[in-house]
Amino acid sequence: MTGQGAAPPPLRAEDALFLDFDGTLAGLQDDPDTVFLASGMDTVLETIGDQLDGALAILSGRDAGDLARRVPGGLWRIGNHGLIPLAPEAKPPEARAAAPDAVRHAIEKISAMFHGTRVETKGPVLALHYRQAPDFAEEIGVALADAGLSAEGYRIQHGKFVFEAKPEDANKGRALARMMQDVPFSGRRPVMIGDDTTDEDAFRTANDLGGLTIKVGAGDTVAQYRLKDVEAVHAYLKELAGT
Ligand SMILES: O=P(O)(O)OC[C@H]1O[C@H](O[C@H]2O[C@H](CO)[C@@H](O)[C@H](O)[C@H]2O)[C@H](O)[C@@H](O)[C@@H]1O
Repeated sequence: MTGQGAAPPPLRAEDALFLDFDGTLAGLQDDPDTVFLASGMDTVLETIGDQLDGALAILSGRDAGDLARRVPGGLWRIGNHGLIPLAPEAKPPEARAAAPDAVRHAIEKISAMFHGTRVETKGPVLALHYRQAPDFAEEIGVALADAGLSAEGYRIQHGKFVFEAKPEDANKGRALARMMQDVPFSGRRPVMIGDDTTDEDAFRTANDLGGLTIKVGAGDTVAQYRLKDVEAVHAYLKELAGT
């Protein structure tokens, strides 16, 4: 049975697997710099990648260079909510587009209004983190909605203790659709595992493509199946890898 709480079935050899990083492969922490894969998970991911003939990608909101420091270089790594795909062994670009000045100034001004928040710059994507100032969530959301960023082609996406200002194309659903058009992903069934709002975009696309979608943790979702937490994701992947 598919449904909001059902455990996912095992993958098939002809699947294409897309994995979110924070909150899915690694637990959330106060400081994003301290988050790494648990011991042994790099081998698990590489093994599954081989089983799927390379059709495994880490699909993350992190900057591609940041992501590349945290997951095996032999895998596909797609950073910046899908804007920057890195093929196996590819190096992150040294330069990438920046957000328009108007967007940057607006986000920095709003962050300065709320003590404890900070801005993370990821090329054209800007994240306003408020994990250290959770009581301001609603006010920050209102300030961002009033900032007129849509005039710059930007939209705000609310994630876990973070508001992300993203151009239209920074979207995991679009990224998944693009990846599914080329080898080694094309012709396979997409499988997406993720925990946050940005992953819901990828769930929608994977569902539309006849894929399998797995939400990690509690909360509303369009995903068909659910795993309880990061540990359950690890157990699921280890079983697939046979380790
Ligand atoms: O798409 P993901 O791989 O899940 O990345 C989403 C965001 O992850 C990071 O922020 C989140 O994780 C942090 C570390 O656990 C946590 O402190 C923060 O509150 C979370 O929002 C990362 O910093 C962002 O750039 C990513 O977009």
